[in-house]
Amino acid sequence: TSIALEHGSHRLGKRTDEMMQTWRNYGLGQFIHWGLYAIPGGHWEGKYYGGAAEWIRSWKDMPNEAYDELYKEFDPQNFDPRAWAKQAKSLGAKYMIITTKHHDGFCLWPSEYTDYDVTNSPYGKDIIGPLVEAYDAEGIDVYLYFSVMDWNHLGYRSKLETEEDREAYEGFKEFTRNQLLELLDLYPTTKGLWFDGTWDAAWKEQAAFADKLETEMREKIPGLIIGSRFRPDDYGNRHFDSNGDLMGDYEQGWERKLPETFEDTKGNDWDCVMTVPENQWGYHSDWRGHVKTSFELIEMLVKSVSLNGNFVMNFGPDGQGSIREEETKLAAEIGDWMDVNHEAIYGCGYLDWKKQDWGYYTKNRETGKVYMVVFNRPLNGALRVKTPSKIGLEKVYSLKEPSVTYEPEEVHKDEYFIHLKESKTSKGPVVIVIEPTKEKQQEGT
Ligand SMILES: C[C@@H]1N[C@@H](c2cn(-c3ccccc3)nn2)[C@H](O)[C@@H]1O
Repeated sequence: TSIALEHGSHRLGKRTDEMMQTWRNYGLGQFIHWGLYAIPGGHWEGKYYGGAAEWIRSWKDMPNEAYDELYKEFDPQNFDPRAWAKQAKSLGAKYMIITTKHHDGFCLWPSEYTDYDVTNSPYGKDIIGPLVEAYDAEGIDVYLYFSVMDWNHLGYRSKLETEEDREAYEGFKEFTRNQLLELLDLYPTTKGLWFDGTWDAAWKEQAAFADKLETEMREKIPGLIIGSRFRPDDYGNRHFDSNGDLMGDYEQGWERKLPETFEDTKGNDWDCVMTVPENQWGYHSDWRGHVKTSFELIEMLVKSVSLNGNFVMNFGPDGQGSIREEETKLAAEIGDWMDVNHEAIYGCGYLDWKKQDWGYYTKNRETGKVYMVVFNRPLNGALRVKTPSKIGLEKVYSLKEPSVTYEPEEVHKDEYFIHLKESKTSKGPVVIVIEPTKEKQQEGT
């Protein structure tokens, strides 16, 4: 029996409209975390901050007042939105998510509702507008990241304990609604909102308010895409309501982690947002610990697509508005691989053939073509493929050299070996294409 909810999930199953289909077919996105935190870049008064750079305000060694003054230094003379968009194009990103306001409350757009925004910095101009324009011009859809949690706003509360808290929070809720409707008015080509900072107890009491606001936003831009991280249900549950049904249009639970199996995804749409270092979203000038290679990031991308998800790789531009060289190098390496193999990513998703050790299957939703993305080449080069019965492997070739065809060797019923011919030196994974044919149903079999 299900629990009666007024503000739970409002839709069972996936959205099937055009805008959601477009979202579902992106495969690869670019996250951009940019703001005042890029100025200190993980250091303060010569001390190294070991946390996430965009959280430096919460560091005991950095006084809040000192952080809150940083807007007086924001003057990114190297900011070149067209260069960022061009780089994203060569990376092969189909959408981009930009931080309009992170937890610190500093707004990268000229907001009517606060003075804590770019217009009051030395830079003095809108950042979001030129980015939207530049990315739209490259044919890359723009989504707006918005943190509900706002350390700068006097009405913000993480929990509501006193009558004063509740009064102050009402003002904060109105401010939040005003800013969101303002963003949709200023940037009407945005395709969706990526919410963050919604885990506070105070926010989890706002089921009715959030539900009404989400409806208002969807009315303002029909088809707007909003994930599971925005609103709480009647009992404060997020991502999945008290009946276990998905809130919003896709699951936003995969932050710096990936599902392992299709069951982990519960059959929903989802995205994975991923940092290049272990845990830095905003610019940190001294990356420590493991920094992912393009090979690892491509594997995460392919794994995401193979499980019906989108993979969103994070970039953290520095305080002057430059993309750092490590990210530029990764964008080029991943872009080179995507130039050859994007057919296995764009418009592709889960294929229910039995997962094998050599890598991942993706299937093109339109053509039905099957892609074997090979990360672990068997020492004997023999890739095992188990197909459902009655599927023939007539046409098999590699995306890198389509003219080189493969003759699958049937070793058991519906089980084949495909003997790799690819040179061992290929930098990224090899992609083998199977154009499966439905064998004629033999009578009586
Ligand atoms: C998308 C990412 N979400 C923000 C975040 C993550 N977290 C967090 C806080 C406690 C536990 C786990 C995650 N807090 N803020 C990061 O700052 C970045 O914006």
